Amino acid sequence: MASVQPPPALLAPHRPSTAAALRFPSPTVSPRVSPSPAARPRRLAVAARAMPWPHVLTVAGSDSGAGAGIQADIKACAALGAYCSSVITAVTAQNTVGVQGVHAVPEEFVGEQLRSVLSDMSVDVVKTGMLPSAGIVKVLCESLRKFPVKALVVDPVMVSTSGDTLSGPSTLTTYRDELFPMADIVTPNIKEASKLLGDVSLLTISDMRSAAESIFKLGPKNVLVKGGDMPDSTDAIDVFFDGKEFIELRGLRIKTRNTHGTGCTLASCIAAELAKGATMLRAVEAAKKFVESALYHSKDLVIGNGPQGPFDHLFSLKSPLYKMGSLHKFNPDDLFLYAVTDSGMNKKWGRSIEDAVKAAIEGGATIVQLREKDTETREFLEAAKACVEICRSSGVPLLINDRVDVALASNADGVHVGQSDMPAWEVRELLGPGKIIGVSCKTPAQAEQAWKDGADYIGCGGVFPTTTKANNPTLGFEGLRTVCLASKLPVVAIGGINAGNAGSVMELGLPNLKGVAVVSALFNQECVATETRSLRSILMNACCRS
Ligand SMILES: Cc1ncc(COP(=O)(O)OP(=O)(O)O)c(N)n1
Ligand SMILES: Cc1ncsc1CCOP(=O)(O)O
Ligand SMILES: [Mg+2]
Repeated sequence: MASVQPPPALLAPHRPSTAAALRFPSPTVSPRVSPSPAARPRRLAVAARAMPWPHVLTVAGSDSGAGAGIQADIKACAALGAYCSSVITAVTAQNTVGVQGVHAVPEEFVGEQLRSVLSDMSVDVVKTGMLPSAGIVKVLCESLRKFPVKALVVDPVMVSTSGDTLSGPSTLTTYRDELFPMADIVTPNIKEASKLLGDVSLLTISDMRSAAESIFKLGPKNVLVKGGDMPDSTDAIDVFFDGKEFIELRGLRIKTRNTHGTGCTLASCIAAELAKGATMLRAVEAAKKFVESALYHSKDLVIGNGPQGPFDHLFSLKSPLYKMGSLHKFNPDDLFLYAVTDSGMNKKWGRSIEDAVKAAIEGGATIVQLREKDTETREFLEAAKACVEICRSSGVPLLINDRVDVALASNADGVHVGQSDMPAWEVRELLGPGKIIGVSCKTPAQAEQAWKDGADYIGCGGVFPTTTKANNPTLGFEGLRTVCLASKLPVVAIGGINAGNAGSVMELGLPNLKGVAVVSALFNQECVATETRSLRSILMNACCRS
């Protein structure tokens, strides 16, 4: 398979509905009543411009319960803005209790479906699920040799989550010998990885690494061993291996019975992201985040009476807590220059919150927090909504201080809370996994709790004395060092930091310390953009030195 290159046309924000409209314009709009000439329906003016639609072909089995298989694949691709065609390899009778029956589709007819789609429809990525016989695996390999695609994602479905066998030993050999060498990524769970390697036992992360390495030797370009079934683990940890580096991808373990179809969905999301132009690691990260969010938003849904229910792939259509536009993985490097607003200071200098935020971004702030202690709720919300627009158009995350309600209503990227605010785990419950949560911590115990509660970063201070926050003990460099050394989360230093001392903070070179958060050094000044720019260059110089 060729390596996946982002097609330039797809690097722009992808709007599937617009793409669909351009490819399949409706010729005329039929009026219900005879309109006046001015209102007469016009032929839609459609630019004669080919608009590619990222295309995934899933080659998998049908799940009558629609939680997994072809049905999950189509929903996952649709949710991520990719078109999904489907070649059905088997029809299963299945529900939330288990698999009651399997009918494999004859090999020749699988071949015919493959020919129909691949010869005509410009498929970008092929994703495989249940391949019930060695013959079907061979037919697929032949078709892929004849009609090459940009990437092949192989989810080696062998046993359903309910424990039912979905493909036999001869299929296993053909997988290993013929399909894996063609794959860009193979995504076994622990049971499948164990089966592929002759029933070895996989009990630890180190076992998962060894398994990833052994599967890599069978020929795929990348391997993802999924640890969702790993006993006694609080996180959902997957191991990614690209032949050079092992990367542990950690996610929240969502407590829910609705996990049927997570494997199919993850692989389909990887395929959709690759079809949209993502690199492999980025595709895997985005896919993992999507599954985590979907499980979170579906955790209380009830369909069926069995032990494993389906989840809602299209949760973003109905959840007010989650909008796809704000789904991004938190990048700890964003903490580099954290601008925290103060309504009193901005009023004093005669500027609005919006103008203050624009100026901080212009000067190079990498993340913004609205800390509006004296602003009325209505005014705060309006400002927050405007700042969300400003920040999103610049790719700078926007957090709200203390007010989870304002963050939800404005669809901000997250919330920062302190030790006397709402506990971080409650904030996580309300915001879901896609949002950023910061917690103020002065001790290692508080830092440990913030990590357990599902926070993304901690703010540690006051490092120096400050008049911006009353009754706030000063920790000094030693206090900051103690917290940074203990923290499992990235840290941003705060309190009395300005152009005169910011360099000395970064030059400490403390582990986990990612940047500084400042209020008065930016906002209690005449020109916010200038102050931000000069603080940024001081930080950059200090980082080069340390
Ligand atoms: C980045 C960052 N760190 C610490 C704080 C302080 O939060 P908190 O302790 O809740 O105090 P208030 O800001 O609410 O007065 C922060 N806001 N940001
Ligand atoms: C909010 C906060 N939390 C700890 S110190 C502080 C105030 C920081 O303000 P300044 O940057 O003006 O010292
Ligand atoms: Mg607070």
